[in-house]
Amino acid sequence: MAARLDVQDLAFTYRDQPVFEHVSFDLQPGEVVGLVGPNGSGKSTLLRLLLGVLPANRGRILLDGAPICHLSRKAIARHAAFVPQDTAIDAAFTARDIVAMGRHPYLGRFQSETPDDHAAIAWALTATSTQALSTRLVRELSGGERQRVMLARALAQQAPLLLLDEPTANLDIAHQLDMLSQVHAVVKDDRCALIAMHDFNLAARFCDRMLMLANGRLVAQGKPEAVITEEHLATYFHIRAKVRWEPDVGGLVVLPCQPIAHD
Ligand SMILES: Nc1ncnc2c1ncn2[C@@H]1O[C@H](COP(=O)(O)OP(=O)(O)OP(=O)(O)O)[C@@H](O)[C@H]1O
Repeated sequence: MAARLDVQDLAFTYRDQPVFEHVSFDLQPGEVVGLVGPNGSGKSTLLRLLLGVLPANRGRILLDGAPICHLSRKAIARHAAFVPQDTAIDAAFTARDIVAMGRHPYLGRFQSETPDDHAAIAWALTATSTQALSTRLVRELSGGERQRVMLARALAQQAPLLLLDEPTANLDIAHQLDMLSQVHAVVKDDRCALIAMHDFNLAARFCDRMLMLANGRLVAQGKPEAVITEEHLATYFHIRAKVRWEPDVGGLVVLPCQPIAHD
């Protein structure tokens, strides 16, 4: 299974509220792609469409060449793993229980974990430095600890496509860098990741390409320096900002200056 995603002319409407239309892009093996856009522009909605949780009104989503609408939930889960924005869990699951859920797409209903499953879970706990949390109840973890456990669950799923919805939102700066470095490291040559995020500096530093959703359209896509521009930030985010290329830190530095008053 390769990490190929093709999105063609996608449109989605919640009841009578259009979210976006004419959204087309692809993801190739080895790519980390950032998805940015103002609040409510449809980033989470797009990720849910890519997971087959919501049905598109128009357009096609191809996972490794197969239309998503022809795939079962389990087949989609073997292609795509998700790290949600909201990680609150009420039930009495340990962190290891949650990570083990990443193996469900590979297990029959009453089948117990195989040595391969144990190995995948152990690897995911190590890759996310969450071994020390494994016996703790997830509902007693901090938001940032829970987010790392959710990344571990997604990694245990060993899907070629990783979809992450603001995975660094609850993390301190060291863990933000850590999480995005881990995503980069696991993507390597044979997987790809799409990450919805609000931090332009982090996005530009860790993403090979970026997509910008705004006003119901994909208004820009390409290298970070082509997407995160002063003009796009003014037009679509309504802020005046200074955007600088800083070779020393290997990325763009975005300094928001002031909001632009709405008419
Ligand atoms: N279940 C729902 N029913 C109706 N409308 C919804 C539903 N979920 C989201 N919306 C609306 O769809 C639009 C897109 O929401 P979405 O959560 O995808 O945006 P987002 O870009 O992820 O936002 P944020 O940056 O705030 O997380 C918003 O206007 C939102 O109010």
